[in-house]
Amino acid sequence: MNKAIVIGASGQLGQCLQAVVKEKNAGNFIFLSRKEADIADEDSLRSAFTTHAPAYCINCAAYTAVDKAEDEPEVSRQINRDGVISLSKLCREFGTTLIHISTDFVFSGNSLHPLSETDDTAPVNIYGATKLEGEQAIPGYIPNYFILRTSWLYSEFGNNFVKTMLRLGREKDELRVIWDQIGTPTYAMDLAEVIFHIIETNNTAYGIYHYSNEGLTSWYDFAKAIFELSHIPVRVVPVRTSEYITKAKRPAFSVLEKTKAKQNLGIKIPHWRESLKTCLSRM
Ligand SMILES: NC(=O)C1=CN([C@@H]2O[C@H](COP(=O)(O)OP(=O)(O)OC[C@H]3O[C@@H](n4cnc5c(N)ncnc54)[C@H](OP(=O)(O)O)[C@@H]3O)[C@@H](O)[C@H]2O)C=CC1
Ligand SMILES: Cc1cn([C@H]2C[C@H](O)[C@@H](COP(=O)(O)OP(=O)(O)O[C@H]3O[C@@H](C)C(=O)[C@@H](O)[C@H]3O)O2)c(=O)[nH]c1=O
Repeated sequence: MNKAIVIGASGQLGQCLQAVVKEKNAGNFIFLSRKEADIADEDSLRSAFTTHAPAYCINCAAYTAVDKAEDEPEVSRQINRDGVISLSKLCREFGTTLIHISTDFVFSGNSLHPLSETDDTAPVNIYGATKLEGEQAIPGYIPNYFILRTSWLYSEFGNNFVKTMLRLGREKDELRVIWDQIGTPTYAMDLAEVIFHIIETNNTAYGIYHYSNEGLTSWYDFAKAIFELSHIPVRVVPVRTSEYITKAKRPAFSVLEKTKAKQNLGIKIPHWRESLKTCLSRM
């Protein structure tokens, strides 16, 4: 397999990729944590590219604290936009293909239909805005990129909604969870498999792709499913967004349409309930 470096390797998706590569016993993946490759430091990135001369660079690094980003727009932008620009420049210099991960939060949430890659973007928070700025910069530097927009990532690794629910569900008698935000959860192991598949098959159908699990749900129904499958008897109260105050606004509807990914990448996508079962059984 062609050599790939992974930036942000100690995050949730980075750890999933490590698990997939280990399970497949595949060589040629170099996993770099922030200490080994700081996306906010061009010299540090250059040193990684010079050492490894990779065919692929997978960018799993990001500023993902959605509420905190509202108070730290500069830091968020430095990582989600400027860091991506630095990576794109190095990819151009080294002839490297960039696989970059983006988010459903580039959309406003006002759509009435599942969002396709060509639908208008209009982020409603700083995290989404800086992620969009990062994606938009890439084509200015290189033609050989995959931008994979995904949503509601969870897994046995890192911090995510499933792990938060399991913790709170065991600590509390009752939880209030938003029912009027609709989207699709994505098992980060499934996304890691897709990234691996793109490299393994030497796919050159570059561009933006949407990838989440199949189906759709609300955070409320997702929480209910987590508790039912885990046999946790906590009471879950559905609340409106207006009754659950958060610093950052979130899109009300961000279901991603995945026809392009299925056709061009040659993948089958599991339903979110199936993947949730798989994840919980591995925890
Ligand atoms: N989580 C989600 O629900 C969703 C995530 N995404 C996107 O998917 C991608 C992966 O997300 P996920 O794995 O969940 O996020 P995590 O927050 O788990 O991981 C992000 C990683 O980025 C690293 N990082 C932050 N700043 C730097 C830096 N300056 N240099 C190098 N590394 C840095 C962090 O390092 P450290 O551990 O040292 O802090 C962390 O390991 C991101 O692009 C995210 O925007 C898209 C949709 C949903
Ligand atoms: C903990 C909790 C959250 N919620 C709501 C708040 C929010 O609308 C939703 C999810 O909350 P979280 O803070 O876990 O997740 P959040 O940070 O909003 O998740 C987002 O992260 C970024 C990185 C993305 O790119 C998005 O796709 C999305 O996954 O659930 C409740 O209603 N009740 C609760 O007890």
